[in-house]
Amino acid sequence: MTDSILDLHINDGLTDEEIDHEKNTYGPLAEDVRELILLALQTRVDADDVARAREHLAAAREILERDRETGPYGTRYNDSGRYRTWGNAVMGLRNAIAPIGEIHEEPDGRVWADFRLNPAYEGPAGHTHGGVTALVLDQILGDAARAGGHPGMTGTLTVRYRRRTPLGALHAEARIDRVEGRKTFVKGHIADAEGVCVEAEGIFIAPQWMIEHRENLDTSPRRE
Ligand SMILES: CCCCCCCC/C=C\CCCCCCCC(=O)SCCNC(=O)CCNC(=O)[C@H](O)C(C)(C)COP(=O)(O)OP(=O)(O)OC[C@H]1O[C@@H](n2cnc3c(N)ncnc32)[C@H](O)[C@@H]1OP(=O)(O)O
Repeated sequence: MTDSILDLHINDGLTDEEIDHEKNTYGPLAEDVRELILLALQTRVDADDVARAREHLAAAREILERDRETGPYGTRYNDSGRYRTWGNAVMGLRNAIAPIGEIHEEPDGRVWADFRLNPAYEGPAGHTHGGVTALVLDQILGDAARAGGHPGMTGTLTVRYRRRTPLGALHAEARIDRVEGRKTFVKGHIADAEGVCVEAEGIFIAPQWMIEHRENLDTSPRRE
C-alpha cells in the first residue's frame, strides 16, 4: 500500500499551459456527469425517452473509452510545483462525485470551503447522509494538517452529529489544534446558515514512510 502511494506520486512533466488545457477540457466533462447523476435520480420522462437518452449516453461512452487510463489518478505535479489530485473523492476536478470545488487556506492556518450538497447525497429523508459529512470533514481536517506543514494519514476521525444536516448550501472549516510528535490533532465542523451541524476531531499521523521520503517530496503544497 505504501509503495502504491509513492508510485502514484508522479511528476508528469506537463507545462502550466498543458495543465490549464486539461483543466478546461476535463473539468466541464465532470460537471456534465455531475448533472447526469442528479438527472438519473430526478428525471420523470417516460420509458421511451429514457431509452433514447441511454442511446446517447452509450454513444458518449464509446467516444470517451477510445483513449483512457485504467487506474486511479493519484497525485501528479509538474516542475513549477502545481499539484493535482483530480481524482480525489471530495475535491477532485475530474471526479463527478466530488462535492467541493475549492478549499481555501487562510494565513492563520484555517482552511474552509463553501459547497452545496444536492439530493444525490441524501441520507435521512431530505437531509445529508452522515457518511458524506464525515467524508467532507476527513478531507477538510486532513487539508488543515497538510496546510499547516504536518501532512498525515487519518488515524482517527471522531464525528459528532449535533443536529441534522440539510441538503443545500453548507460551510466546512478546520484548523490544527495541536501537534504531538508525528500526530497532528485537528478540529473542524460543518455548518448551515443556522449554525454548526457536525463537529469533528481528527488525529493525522505522519507514517514512517512519509517521514523517510519527506526530503524528496513536497508534502504540503496546495492541491488543485
Ligand atoms: C509520497 C506521497 C506523499 C504525500 C502524501 C500526503 C498525504 C496527505 C497529504 C494531504 C492530504 C490532504 C487531505 C487528505 C484527507 C484524506 C485523508 C485520508 O482519508 S487518509 C485514509 C484513511 N487513513 C488510512 O488509511 C490510515 C491507515 N493507517 C495507517 O496507515 C497507519 O495505521 C497510521 C499511519 C495511521 C499509523 O501507523 P504508524 O505505523 O505510522 O504509527 P505507529 O508507529 O503505530 O504510531 C505512531 C503514533 O500514533 C498513534 N496511533 C497509531 N495509530 C493511531 C490511530 N489510528 N489513531 C490515533 N493514534 C494512533 C500511536 O499510538 C503512536 O503514538 P505515540 O507515538 O506512541 O504517542
